[in-house]
Amino acid sequence: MATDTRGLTTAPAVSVRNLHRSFTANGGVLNGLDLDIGAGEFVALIGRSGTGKSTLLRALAGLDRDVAGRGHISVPASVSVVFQDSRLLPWKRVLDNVVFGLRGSDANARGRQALAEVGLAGRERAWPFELSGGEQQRASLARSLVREPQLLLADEPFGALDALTRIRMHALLRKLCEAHRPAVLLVTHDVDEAVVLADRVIVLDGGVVRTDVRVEPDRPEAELRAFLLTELGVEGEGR
Ligand SMILES: Nc1ncnc2c1ncn2[C@@H]1O[C@H](COP(=O)(O)OP(=O)(O)OP(=O)(O)O)[C@@H](O)[C@H]1O
Repeated sequence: MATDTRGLTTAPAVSVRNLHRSFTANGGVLNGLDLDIGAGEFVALIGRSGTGKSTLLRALAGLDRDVAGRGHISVPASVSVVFQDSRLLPWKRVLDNVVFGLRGSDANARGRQALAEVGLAGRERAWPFELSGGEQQRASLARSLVREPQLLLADEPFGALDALTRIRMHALLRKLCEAHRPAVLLVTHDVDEAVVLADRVIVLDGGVVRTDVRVEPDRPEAELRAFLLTELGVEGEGR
């Protein structure tokens, strides 16, 4: 159970129990995974390539129909997903992408507001191809947040961006999450990204949570980073 700012116990936004998923008869990708994410909590998920991070995220996003009955998953009613590529519809202008499927007479106003929040005011009528990669990811974040999700799932959202743009996007994502307070599950290969952004970092290994560590403000970042690299089995690298 998570605690809110007043120290009261709140129900988790995400609850996963004994989740199993396999794609072949030879072995499982997820092998009885348990995970809770508190309301408004930012969790980063790291792990070696092929350990099932995207498989877990797809299951939480409801994108994996075959996962039904292989464990228990509880997620909030409103879930948004961002991927490494922005998945903007190329034939729609930026604002139309952001408000696509949104109901209500104030949809366009909300879309404009969301675009302003991500730093894209004035680009409402641009086509996606006219935006840089970083700007496309900003638009993708606006499209997610305009729906005020209780859970934001992000699968390597900054993986294709250059280092400087990534740093800018980290600051933006933190600001947006502080303003909107969704629970977040961020899949990343980047230990630094995990440590900078998250309240908690989880290492997936063997289809279960191997490590679950809170990012304490008074713990030196370098020490936590070194610990996580050890947990990932890349001991000695990058120190
Ligand atoms: N739809 C699918 N059909 C068959 N195998 C799959 C499918 N989806 C995932 N897998 C397999 O499941 C394993 C875990 O994949 P997944 O994409 O979840 O890993 P990951 O931890 O996200 O990896 P990466 O860090 O490289 O993105 C891999 O061996 C992958 O080939």
